[in-house]
Amino acid sequence: MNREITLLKLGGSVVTDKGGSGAIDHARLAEIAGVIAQRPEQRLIIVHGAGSCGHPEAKHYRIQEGVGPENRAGVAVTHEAVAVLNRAVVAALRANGVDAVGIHPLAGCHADNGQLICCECISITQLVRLGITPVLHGDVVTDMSRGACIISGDQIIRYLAVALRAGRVGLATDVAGVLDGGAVVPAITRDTVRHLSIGCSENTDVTGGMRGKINELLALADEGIESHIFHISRTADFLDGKDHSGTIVRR
Ligand SMILES: Nc1ncnc2c1ncn2[C@@H]1O[C@H](COP(=O)(O)OP(=O)(O)OP(=O)(O)O)[C@@H](O)[C@H]1O
Ligand SMILES: C=C(C)CCOP(=O)(O)O
Repeated sequence: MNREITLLKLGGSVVTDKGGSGAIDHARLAEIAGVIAQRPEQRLIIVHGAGSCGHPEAKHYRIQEGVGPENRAGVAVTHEAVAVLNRAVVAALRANGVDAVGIHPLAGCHADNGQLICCECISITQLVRLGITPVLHGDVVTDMSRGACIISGDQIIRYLAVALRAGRVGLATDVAGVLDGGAVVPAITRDTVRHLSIGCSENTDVTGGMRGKINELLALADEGIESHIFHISRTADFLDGKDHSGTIVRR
């Protein structure tokens, strides 16, 4: 049996209506939870994005420009928006029989100039050993130079993948992979990415959309860990180690 840790990011674009405001897609969550519940042998850590539960709040309070007395109210508002989504993700998993528990990065992670520099991992590893699925998320965290900042779920994925030497890293989103002229690019490296046009998200996104994701995953590839981007409907294929028709980011 493969006992390596698998990291799965559920994009905010698939667990919320990213164009809406705070709209959680409960039907989609139930579907994903069903797929995960059918694979109890996996040692899984889930990280989800914020979608419309956090990005609009972070933008409204200008969290990425730094936090001081004038906008500090945005820390609680933004965190609560994404914490509500986290509770919905955990509830969907638990309703399907997955022993999932929510973990808020605000409590155990710290950044400097927008970059995640430390994250409490001992408890996460121990939960996985117990057969429990930790569910983290992009969040507002304290920042040494900015007071506080937003770190994406993609940054957390990168950090955990390196810290825990994850065996497999997958990011499920609302597109089939990284697209070039409408077609999926099967593999990306630092060399080939220069020829591609990769943008942000069409919706409110303070963490850089697909461009931000690729930057994190290329940094992960530099550490020798490859990652997979695929459409949410191919999550079962990724978890089973089958072809997901998406993009592999590698060194
Ligand atoms: N070359 C590209 N290939 C694929 N998607 C792209 C490209 N350029 C820009 N995008 C946009 O990136 C979006 C996916 O990134 P996004 O950050 O929204 O994903 P997510 O991880 O699901 O969401 P979140 O960041 O809220 O967790 C796509 O919906 C698309 O609009
Ligand atoms: C906006 C917040 C709170 C987190 C952003 O995480 P992401 O959706 O993974 O980019």
